[in-house]
Amino acid sequence: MPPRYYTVTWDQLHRDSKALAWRLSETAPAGGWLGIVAITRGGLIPAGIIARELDCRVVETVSVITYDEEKRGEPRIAKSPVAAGDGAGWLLLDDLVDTGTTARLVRGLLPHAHFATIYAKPAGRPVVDEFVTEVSQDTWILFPWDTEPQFIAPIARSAPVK
Ligand SMILES: O=P(O)(O)OC[C@H]1O[C@H](OP(=O)(O)OP(=O)(O)O)[C@H](O)[C@@H]1O
Ligand SMILES: Nc1nc2[nH]cnc2c(=O)[nH]1
Ligand SMILES: [Mg+2]
Repeated sequence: MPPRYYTVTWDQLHRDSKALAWRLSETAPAGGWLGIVAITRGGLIPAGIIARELDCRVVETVSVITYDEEKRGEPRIAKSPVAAGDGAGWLLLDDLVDTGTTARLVRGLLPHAHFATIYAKPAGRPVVDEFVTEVSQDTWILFPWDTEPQFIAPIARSAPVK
């Protein structure tokens, strides 16, 4: 079976990131989040949008390599966070949680961070504290940076439907 795709546009990603920012503004500790840790690379764009909304100037990164395109490999940490301690008071952000492999690895580094993603699949859902939209496990999310507009033939020129 070919994978089912869920295509996310820049506009939708911006809206969904802002929806998450609204929630995170309500769950922030007194005095606000100490900073954001973005899980590179997918977490970088949502982290930039959310940092702007929450007026958060401190943005850290943790780099995990898990996938080569749609193929999952053994996850490894290519760069650890430097300033986030055990994560207490910090916001940990990624674009999505799928199997939860990446999330579990990073949780091990920052056990007290508040972990949020924009999208979640059922297997990874329990590993994060919050997310905006759930998609089914057999769906592959296509982000705007994964795609580009291209020519599609008019319906009249495609094969007749029987
Ligand atoms: O829950 P999991 O099964 O671990 O999958 C989720 C992770 O997979 C993607 O990252 P990817 O490893 O493709 O790297 P990238 O963010 O650098 O594109 C996505 O950005 C998440 O970080
Ligand atoms: N772009 C993208 N990367 C992923 N990594 C793990 N699952 C996904 C997914 O659904 N979409
Ligand atoms: Mg990622």
